[in-house]
Amino acid sequence: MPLNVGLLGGGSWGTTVASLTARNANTTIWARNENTVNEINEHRTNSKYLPGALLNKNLKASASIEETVKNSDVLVMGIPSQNFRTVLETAKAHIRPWIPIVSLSKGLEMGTKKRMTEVIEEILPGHPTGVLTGPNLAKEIHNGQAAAAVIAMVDEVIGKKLQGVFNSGLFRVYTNNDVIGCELGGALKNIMAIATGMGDGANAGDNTRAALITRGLSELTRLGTAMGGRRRTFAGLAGMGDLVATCSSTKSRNRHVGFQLGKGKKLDEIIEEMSEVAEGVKTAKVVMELAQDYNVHMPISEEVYKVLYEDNTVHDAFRGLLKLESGSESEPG
Ligand SMILES: NC(=O)C1=CN([C@@H]2O[C@H](COP(=O)(O)OP(=O)(O)OC[C@H]3O[C@@H](n4cnc5c(N)ncnc54)[C@H](OP(=O)(O)O)[C@@H]3O)[C@@H](O)[C@H]2O)C=CC1
Ligand SMILES: O=C(CO)COP(=O)(O)O
Repeated sequence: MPLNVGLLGGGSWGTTVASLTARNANTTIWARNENTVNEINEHRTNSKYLPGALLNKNLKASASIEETVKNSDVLVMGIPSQNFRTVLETAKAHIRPWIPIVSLSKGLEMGTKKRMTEVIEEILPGHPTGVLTGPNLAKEIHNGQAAAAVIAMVDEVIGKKLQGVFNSGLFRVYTNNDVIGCELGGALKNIMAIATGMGDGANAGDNTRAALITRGLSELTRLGTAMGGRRRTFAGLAGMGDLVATCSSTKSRNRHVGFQLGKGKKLDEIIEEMSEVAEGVKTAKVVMELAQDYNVHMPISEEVYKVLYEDNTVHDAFRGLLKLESGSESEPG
């Protein structure tokens, strides 16, 4: 018997993942926008978020959270981090006991500083929680280009079962039991993508981008391991893999924010013109607090934060980084 998957969130990644799981499981996607629901059901498209993409014919959309969730054997959350809690609170009453809940989101909650699986555990204690993450730019997956991802669950038996739900043709899904590391890799790399975007926008060059990616990996590994993630995870798909994809792709929304900042645009203007989320903008605030809590040196994130929130220019940011003493690469982190 195929499983029933309920997916909340009709944006570019939620729709992409729903279209993938519809190959393996009965999948219903919920979107708050009725036009999106009707378009998916009637035309198999979601033109606002995935122009030109044709979705799997078995995918059903619903405008009712209750209908989407009440028979689900697996719940997948494709809602941006700052709205994740509200949507899950609304769904809570209809969720069956002990079903696994998987987050697709790559951000940290402002105010609580929590990862999304921590938010799930707070709202729905006792449910197995996990994350699907990795270098997965939605639009490439719709173009039929191969990609690899990670399903991270503490319970490896459930992780293996979910691997079969998400794994599909050119979308190759690996397992990992380091939920903390996988989740932090996805959230922290977005800030590095803003940094490389800033460099590219300001014509800093390929060497600069490579230096930012490499030192960025070191920086996010430092915080990630201090918070309980495993060092090895940050060298894998959820860490280095996603970092490289996001920092170098013109399809990344976070890199786009950085690129426009590098061109001299103001943050408000950039966000105003975007119709999709760039999680790194808000996660940068949370990361500054976490760096203090865990006493971890995060120079690239700090410079990005100052450009986003303290009126520093991109040139100030690069000057700030260049002023730092270059230490030894062989030191831990
Ligand atoms: N796009 C990608 O390539 C990837 C994205 N991710 C992560 O997935 C998560 C979701 O991103 P993505 O789908 O790309 O985001 P988008 O910006 O494309 O879409 C966001 C979706 O969330 C919905 N939404 C936002 N707030 C609410 C709310 N309060 N109630 C109900 N629905 C809400 C929006 O609805 P509406 O249209 O009505 O505003 C929209 O459907 C993010 O954390 C992102 O980092 C991870 C891997 C790849
Ligand atoms: O996480 C992503 C790719 O893995 C998507 O990155 P952006 O949110 O920057 O587009």
